[in-house]
Amino acid sequence: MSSFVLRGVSVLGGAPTDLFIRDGVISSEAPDAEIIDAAGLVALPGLVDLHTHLREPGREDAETVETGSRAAALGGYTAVFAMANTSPVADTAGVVEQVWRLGREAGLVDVQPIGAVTVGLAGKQLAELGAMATSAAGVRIFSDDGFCVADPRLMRRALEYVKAFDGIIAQHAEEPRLTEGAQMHEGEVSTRLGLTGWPAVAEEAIIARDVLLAEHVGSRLHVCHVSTAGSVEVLRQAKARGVRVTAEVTPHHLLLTDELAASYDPVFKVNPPLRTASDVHALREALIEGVIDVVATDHAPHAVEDKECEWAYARPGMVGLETALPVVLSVLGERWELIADRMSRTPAKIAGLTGHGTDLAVGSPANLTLVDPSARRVVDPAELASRSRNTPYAGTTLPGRIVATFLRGVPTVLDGKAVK
Ligand SMILES: NC(=O)N[C@@H](CC(=O)O)C(=O)O
Repeated sequence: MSSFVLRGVSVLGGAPTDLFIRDGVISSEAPDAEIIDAAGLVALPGLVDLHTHLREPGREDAETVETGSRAAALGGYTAVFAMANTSPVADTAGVVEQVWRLGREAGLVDVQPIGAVTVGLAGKQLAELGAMATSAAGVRIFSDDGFCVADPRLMRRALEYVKAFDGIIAQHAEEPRLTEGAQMHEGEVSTRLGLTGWPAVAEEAIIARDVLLAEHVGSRLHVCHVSTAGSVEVLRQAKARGVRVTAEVTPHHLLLTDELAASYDPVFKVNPPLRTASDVHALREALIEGVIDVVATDHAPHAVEDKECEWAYARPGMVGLETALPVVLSVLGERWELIADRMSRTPAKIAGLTGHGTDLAVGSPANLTLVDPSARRVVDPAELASRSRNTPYAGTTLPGRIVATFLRGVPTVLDGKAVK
């Protein structure tokens, strides 16, 4: 196995130093190491994404475990959690093991499958949570993402069930009766455009219900893609009471607003929808404060025919793995400790994922990424490694370039290019 020395690197924004990688771990020395000139580059623990759609099995035309893993590595990630809304749905030990094995074969990031909460994401009957937990994939997080577990009794049962193995239910918070026919955020812009609205309260009502359920049964709830200022307030109160709840926000909800829907370009159609500038402001503050624990991409690749059509017929979702860190840098600035915490340390901790999100001390597994904060990049969809092109940032200049990524000491990205 090769050794590397990252010469003159700044670890988490600290003074320039040499970082040695040997036998897959951070080391105090590495004789005969390959030298990487890392002057001006910042080393972060490899990013960990709690919310990625890899589309395999079923929609390999939009993404595969391998292409999504490559996009992740290029974005600075060393671990991603793959959502269960595949076809077939990841609701059995067989499917989660398949995804897990495909991830190992690709060998670019650690792919951790998320299991479905209900059979077929249909919201009627609990899936085989225990069998997925004890499978080779060792599933800890369960989600019907794309759909809300709307039935409160089923949600309660799921929360109770996963307590046995310290599992987590990750909820897509959307009261379905309040979002029937919804096309975008319900507000001034939807009224102007004449599009059916997705009201903020549809998210907030489910989060409020679920924090009470989680508190009642003493279990762990994680809230996917929080998008409104009101949700932040519900979470703030729940956390103050000691409820075991964590939450994520996507890069796009930290940057973009519902005004973009006025273009009628379906690239801006996403679930939950882009909200108002005051929601964006509240989400940023909540992330800095820690009321929202982590940034998760909700990388949602879609084939051309599902996106390049009329707004009403387009699928919701945006690709995000390759632009997440640049977007977060543009929002937070070079607050490296905060970025490492919200994009690596805390997601790894929530998921109980060892070896990721470390402080890069001697002896830690060498899961890390090198960023050039001075570089600027104009996003070109044609250059994305993802099999899909539905980025909302085409033509936008974003700060920061991911120069290299290492997975257990093996480079997956060098000179900004995927190694394999
Ligand atoms: N986030 C999205 O807009 N889309 C997700 C599922 C979903 O949450 O609707 C997808 O799988 O495409």
